[in-house]
Amino acid sequence: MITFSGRMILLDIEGTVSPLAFVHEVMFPYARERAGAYLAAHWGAAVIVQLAQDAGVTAFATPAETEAAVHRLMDADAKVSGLKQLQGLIWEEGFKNGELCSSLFDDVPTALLEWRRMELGIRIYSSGSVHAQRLFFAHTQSGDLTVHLSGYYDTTTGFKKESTSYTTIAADCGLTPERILFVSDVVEELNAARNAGMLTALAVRPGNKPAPPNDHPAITSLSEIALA
Ligand SMILES: CSCCC(=O)C(=O)COP(=O)(O)O
Ligand SMILES: [Mg+2]
Repeated sequence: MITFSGRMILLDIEGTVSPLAFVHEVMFPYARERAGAYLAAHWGAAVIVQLAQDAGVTAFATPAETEAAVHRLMDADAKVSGLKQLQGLIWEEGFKNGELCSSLFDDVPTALLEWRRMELGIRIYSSGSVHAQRLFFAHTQSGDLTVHLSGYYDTTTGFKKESTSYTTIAADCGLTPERILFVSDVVEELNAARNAGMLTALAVRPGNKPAPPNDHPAITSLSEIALA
């Protein structure tokens, strides 16, 4: 159990509120299988310019070449903005037609409800695009949870392993970093947040990779965050 007396909780998605397996075995394959068709149907869209930047090339000549680059970026689990934008655009269709429904750990909906009742701010910081994050929380097994959330950040704010990203987020929240608790399953992200002055908690969830040695307080459920 950890005690928090600040004003804002900043949550990671994969490995913190949602099982790693859901993101890697359902969401990522869904986008991968449909990337080729999406690129062919939206050839010339702005996201293709961003994908070229992610892949380190000036431009792509064909949808097939772009698809191959997308698959390479996905194989590397690259947390880059163009790929994340593309995935969000493809997931949009799946969430809207009911093929995708977000899987959350059981404690998450209750914690969001309770924290909002206590007038605590709740924001998300994930590598998934803000568009994807909104869709993700609007289509969960517990219904639309976006009502609980007051902000979303993705890699366009900065990379999650860089402390300047957390400084920027705190400024955007209008809070000093010490009043924000960041919860994530990735120790490098927690280190970066703490270097920026935020409080931290390590999410230890079924299916997560074992964390390297660290001194972040560990929780196995969001219910272990006690509000002072
Ligand atoms: C909107 S859910 C998809 C999350 C995602 O694309 C991803 O890469 C997971 O990264 P996170 O920062 O949430 O661990
Ligand atoms: Mg994570």
